[in-house]
Order: sequence, then C-alpha cells, then structure tokens
Amino acid sequence: MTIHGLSKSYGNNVVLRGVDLQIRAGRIHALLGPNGAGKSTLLGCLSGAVRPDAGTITVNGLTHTGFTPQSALKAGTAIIYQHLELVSDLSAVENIFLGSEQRTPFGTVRKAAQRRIASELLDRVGADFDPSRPLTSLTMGQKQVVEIAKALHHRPEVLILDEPTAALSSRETDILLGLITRLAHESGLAIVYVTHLLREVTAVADEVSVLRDGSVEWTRPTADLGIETLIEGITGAPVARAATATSENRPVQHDRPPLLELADFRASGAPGVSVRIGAGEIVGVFGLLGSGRTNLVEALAGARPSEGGFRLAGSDLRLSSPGIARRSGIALVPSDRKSQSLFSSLSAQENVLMPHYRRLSRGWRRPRVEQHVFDSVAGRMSLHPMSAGLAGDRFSGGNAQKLVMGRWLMDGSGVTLLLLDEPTQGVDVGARAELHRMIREFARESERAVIFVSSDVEELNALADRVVVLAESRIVGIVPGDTAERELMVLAQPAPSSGPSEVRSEGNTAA
Ligand SMILES: Nc1ncnc2c1ncn2[C@@H]1O[C@H](COP(=O)(O)OP(=O)(O)OP(=O)(O)O)[C@@H](O)[C@H]1O
Repeated sequence: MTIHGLSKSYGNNVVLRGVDLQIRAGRIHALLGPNGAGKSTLLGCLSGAVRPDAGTITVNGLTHTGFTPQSALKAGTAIIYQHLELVSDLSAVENIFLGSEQRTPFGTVRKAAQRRIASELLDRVGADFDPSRPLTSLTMGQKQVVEIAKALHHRPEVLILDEPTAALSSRETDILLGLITRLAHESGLAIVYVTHLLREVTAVADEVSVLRDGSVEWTRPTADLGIETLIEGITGAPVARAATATSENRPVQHDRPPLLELADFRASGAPGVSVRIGAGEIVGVFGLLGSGRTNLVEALAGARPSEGGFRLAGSDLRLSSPGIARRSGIALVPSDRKSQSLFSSLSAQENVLMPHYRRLSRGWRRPRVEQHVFDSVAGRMSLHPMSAGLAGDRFSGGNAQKLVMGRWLMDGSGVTLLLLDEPTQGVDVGARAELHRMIREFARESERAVIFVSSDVEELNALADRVVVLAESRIVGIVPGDTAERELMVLAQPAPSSGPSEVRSEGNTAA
C-alpha cells in the first residue's frame, strides 16, 4: 500500500499534512506518535471512516482518493478497532459472516458452508474455542481472534490494528503478537500496527513510522532502533526528560496513620478484602482479566453494591451510591472513558471543571479564574489541541483521557481517595510521565491516597508503593511496588482447586 500526500483538516485544525507512507507486504509496520498526532485520523482514511481532503491511497495497483467502509474492504484494507465491533449475542461463525452472509438462490443462509469457512479461518488464527458459542462466553483475547478471522474473510492485503492489546492480559497479548507475526511473515499480509506500548513495537514490528503533528517524522527499520530513539521520536525531546519521571519511586510514608481501612469489604458477592492504606500511599491493583479488579474499584466508588467495613479518614461509610462516595471525597476515573466519564458534547473546559464550579465561584461564576485553572491543568498535561472550547468527543483518545484525569488531579479537587482504572491507557509516552508525576504530587498532599488498577507492570513499578494482587476477587498477595512482572503473574494465576491463598504482606505499618 502506498499513501501519498494524504491531508485532512477539521475547520482550522489541520490534522494530516500530506502523509506519505509505504506499507509493504509481509511486514509489520508500527505507527507511533503522541496523542493527537493524527494516527486514528490516518487509519480512518485507510478504512473509510474519514474522507481525506487530498492525497491518494494505492492498494493492489489501484489508486483511490478515499474510501467508504465497504469500498475500503473491497480495495483490500481491513481494520480492527480497539473497541471491537462484534455482536456479543451471536456466535463466532455468525459474526464472521455478519453483513456478508452466504445465501442460496432462495435467500436462506448456507449455514453448513459458513460453518466450514469460518472453521478454516478460525483454525488459521489458532482459535481454541467452539465457534458456535455466543461471544459472551469468550474472553477478550478470543474475541480479538474472532475479529481477526472476520477481517481475513475479506482477504485483505493490509490489516490495520488500532491499539489491539489495550484490553488484553499479558498472556493474551503474547498470543496476539505471535499471531500477527505469523500472518505477516508466513502469509505475506501487510500489517499496520498502532500502539503506545513501545515494548510491543520492538518485539514485533519490522518498520516504524513516527507521526507528529500530522506529518511522518521518520520511517526506519526496527532493528536499528532502541526504545530511547522511539521515545525521542514520539516526544520530540531528549530521552532523559521523559524517562526519569517514570523511574523515580516514592518512599512509603511509614509513620502516617491509615487513611483507608477495608475490613472484609465485599463487592457484589465477591470474597471479602481487608487492607489498610496509609495517607500519602499509592497502591496498585494487579490481576488478570476477570480477577475482580474493576469490580473492586467500582465498589469503592459506590458504583456497585458492597458490604463490609469501609473507613476513610476516620469515618465509617456506607457506599450506597456514587453520589455518597463523591460527597465523601472519593473519585473514580473508569477505564472506559467514552461511555463512563467523558461528557462528549461538553467543552474541554467544562469536562475538567464540571465538579468544581461551586468551589471556584464566589456565589457567581468567575470566568477568568475558571480559564486560569483550566489552562494550568491542560498545560501540564500537554493537552492537544489546547482548546478550552472544543467538545470532548473531538479530542483524540489519549487527550480525552487527560481531560478526565485532569478533573481530579487539579489542585484543590476535594478528593481524598482517588481511584483510577488503567489511568494511562492510550496516553503517549511523554504525557504518561507527566500524568504519573501529577498522580504522585496528588498523593503527596496530606490525607490523600490513590488506588489504581493497571495491567501495565511498568506503570505499577513506576507508581505504586505497594501492589495488591487479586485472583478470583481475593487478595492473593500484597507486594512491594517494584515487584517484577514474573512474580506478579505467578501470584495472579487463579488456583482452581485450592482455598484462599496465603496473603504475603511486606511489613508496612499500613498493611
Ligand atoms: N471530528 C473531529 N472534529 C474536529 N477535530 C477532530 C475530529 N476528529 C479528530 N480531531 C482532531 O484531530 C487531531 C488528531 O486526532 P487523532 O484521533 O487522529 O489523534 P491520534 O494520533 O490517534 O491520538 P491518540 O494517540 O490520542 O489516539 C486531534 O487534534 C483531534 O482533536
């Protein structure tokens, strides 16, 4: 595939400025860039979701000036979005043929033929589950495999994957990376791979292009590159600035009294969790998919029913609703910002300041103060574009995450317990370092603590004082923040036959 001079603007906002790229058969081509660089817009042009203003896309010897989703598939490009586009109630076979059913001359679906073709496709992608089961019974990784089989059904020349591992466990990630490597190197497919996770790039990509501010900065073979070059390419800054922030671990505050005490705290029928968290502490939560990690933070935010002891800053609380939790100083940034936390039609400034208007007012609104507070939060997070009036849904994924994080990380947010579910998913490497710094500063204020769920062990190591490891909704370990991935993974494996595992504590006064 050859992309030549591809351009796209939204009003005055020039998003793609004449992108030139060569995507070669049998290669995995990683596309990197800071949040808002234009990666999703470029993918949108290739898959027919976005109409370019100028430029051409040549696939299979034919040159196009833009696509519809159908014509993109016909031309030979297939895309897999981070939010899978499958129908959960249908089986893998039905999903693969959705919209392209094989029919007899009488209009009935050729079920046996569909099953046979789907089985072949699923075999090719290494599926190990019954293709006639509804997708609800499959794991996220298995659904991803169905999505790839569905794409292969259209016999694409180019397969585009947009942050495909964001919702996968590390085992599932390994399986997916193995699969796309096979598809490229053995089947000759050209693969475009968008990610913010640089270790995935060095693990599987043959070539890397860095997109910054709507233009391709450079394209190079991965073999010539180290992580530092990638970071410099993305941030446009020498590596020292971006890297140090992720490696400075904060000492645990041993002398502080517990700020949060959970005593046999249970979320919707899950086993009880008991732990004490000190003021100033940042506690990571690690667990495989289905370990109950999201249920736990949602219950702590009053967003799902809970029972058991919950004592925050000396007060016993009943978290019967999210409103009560909020008024008690608890805030949650969920992982699915699109449906759960971003106000898509409100402006960036409203998104950040919404819970704070009363606090910032003196009985009347003070636009200058509001503007100043927004500017300072947005500036620290490198929001792009730095546009207070732009609607939430007009921001790129990573920038939307900055808006919902900034809402609570700003000075004087009134939050005592901050709960974060995958806080930097989709955030670029430079902004991630700054968000980590802001989370640390937030926790440093007296009478505050942070609990965050992360499947990114680098993030746990960089941020957490301690890590609570969950398996099957039980705490199976409480370990130091810098515990290695291998050890976390061993602890996090579910033990089907045994009872609750021994809790390993590392002797912190707050444990
Ligand atoms: N429909 C739209 N209207 C106005 N601006 C838009 C629209 N869609 C995208 N943009 C702007 O285009 C720019 C590029 O966004 P895009 O989503 O392509 O970035 P990205 O590189 O994929 O970022 P991320 O890594 O955060 O996903 C951003 O400044 C965004 O605000």
